[in-house]
Amino acid sequence: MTLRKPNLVPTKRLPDALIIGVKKCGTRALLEFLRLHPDVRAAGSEVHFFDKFYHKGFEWYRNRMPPTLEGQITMEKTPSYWVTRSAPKRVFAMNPAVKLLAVVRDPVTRAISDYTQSASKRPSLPRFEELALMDSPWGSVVDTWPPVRLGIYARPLRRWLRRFPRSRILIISGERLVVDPAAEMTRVQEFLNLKPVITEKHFYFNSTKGFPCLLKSESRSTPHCLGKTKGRNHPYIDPVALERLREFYRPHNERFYELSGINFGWQ
Ligand SMILES: Nc1ncnc2c1ncn2[C@@H]1O[C@H](COP(=O)(O)OS(=O)(=O)O)[C@@H](OP(=O)(O)O)[C@H]1O
Repeated sequence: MTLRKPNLVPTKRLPDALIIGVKKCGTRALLEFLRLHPDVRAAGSEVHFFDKFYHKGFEWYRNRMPPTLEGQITMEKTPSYWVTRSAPKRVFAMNPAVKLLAVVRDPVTRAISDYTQSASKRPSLPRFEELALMDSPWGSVVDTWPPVRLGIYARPLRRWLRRFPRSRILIISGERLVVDPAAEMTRVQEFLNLKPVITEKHFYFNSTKGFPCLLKSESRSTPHCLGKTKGRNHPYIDPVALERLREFYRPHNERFYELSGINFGWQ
């Protein structure tokens, strides 16, 4: 009888789990939190394989991954996979048993976050209200404007559910990831069949940043917050415009709650 030796040489492997979206909902925070786990190894930057670089092939993709030991999970996050029409089919072709994680957030706040990011690169950008709504006094919502369109979560979820069972997709609340990161990470670790290593001991609320930050080292004495591009100050938005957007999203949110089986309670 020959005993199979455990593989002790770190090897690059295709991902076992993917954070597929949604842009500006907390995907970086989720990945950084997961990286605290000794059994998780993740590509540092977004790989964009299933949207931009699919033609390069799976070997190229595998080479972008960090080396792992047997038993460790390989991951990456690219939020644009969520809305890439061909991504579900391509991800399924890589591994039909892959686990998928999606972070969602109130689509109104998400749209403002998306806009704030663009405005930080282009200070001459018109006001949010002018881009999100038809002529004043704030008429109908411009649902073709990407920051608005991306908040219609039901459509992409339906596409992913055509390829993957609901049980293979974990939908995480971006709001809860801020308010109670440890509780949300318990769900994530369960979903990934990981030992519950990440706990409330790893987090502290940094009141200057206004977000939870990490205590990383063994002694947990080294605090670490996400960079300046995460947790930007949002501009003031006219309350009438906000209400228009809320009305617009209401039926879309209802469809998303039905499809996901979770009521996120966005107003
Ligand atoms: N712990 C912690 N620290 C900082 N920021 C946090 C955290 N948890 C969630 N968030 C929220 O993450 C938002 C950015 O989302 P993403 O990382 O998905 O953005 S991106 O799509 O990768 O650009 C970012 O959006 P903005 O607040 O608009 O900057 C944050 O609200």
